Amino acid sequence: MNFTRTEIPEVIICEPEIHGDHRGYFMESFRKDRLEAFTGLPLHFCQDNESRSARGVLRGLHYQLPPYAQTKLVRVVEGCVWDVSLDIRIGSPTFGQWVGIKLSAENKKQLFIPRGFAHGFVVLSETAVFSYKTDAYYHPENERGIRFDDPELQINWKLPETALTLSAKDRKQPLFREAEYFEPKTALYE
Ligand SMILES: Cc1cn([C@H]2C[C@H](O)[C@@H](COP(=O)(O)OP(=O)(O)O[C@H]3O[C@H](C)C(=O)[C@H](O)[C@H]3O)O2)c(=O)[nH]c1=O
Repeated sequence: MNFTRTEIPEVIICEPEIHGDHRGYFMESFRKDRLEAFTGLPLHFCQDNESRSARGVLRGLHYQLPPYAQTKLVRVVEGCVWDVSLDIRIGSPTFGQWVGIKLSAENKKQLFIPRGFAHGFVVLSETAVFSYKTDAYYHPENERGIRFDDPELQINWKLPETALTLSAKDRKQPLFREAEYFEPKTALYE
């Protein structure tokens, strides 16, 4: 597994080693020990999620507030998405900054997104199956969101607005300035 820090250093690209042969390929898609060694964080993923979406579907930006803040390890097992993480940790040198990356079944790249980030993706292929781990269970009462098209954030979603499909909930998320952020230390790992 190869790890590469993005422009927001706590958001990390994870690239598994692919073992190809005449039958196809094998890869270790997750290794707790190696991810903990690289991040220096104790990881306790407890929930796996999967969603399937058509081209233009945009899910996000979402996060859960402490004590149910979620670390996410995300990947695409079918198709291709543009994945965006937004830093909402008060005091972070990259507070309010976002990082985007193309994740696909072809490039097999995964993204490690720690607590303190809002997350979303848009589907670029005909369909995409998005699969990810979280280290806190779903608590809808602690779920929050930020508007995908907040002009202050200038997030590039790669597709024209007219091509996007969102849930009613995501169409009316609060603007970045109205959102609830992560206080220092609340995104820490015990
Ligand atoms: C997140 C979640 C949802 N649900 C139920 C609630 C709804 O009945 C249905 C769809 O939920 P939602 O519209 O919130 O799903 P997404 O828009 O894909 O939400 C995800 O979108 C972005 C990409 C994220 O990073 C989050 O993990 C997550 O918020 O699944 C559950 O039962 N468990 C869950 O953990």
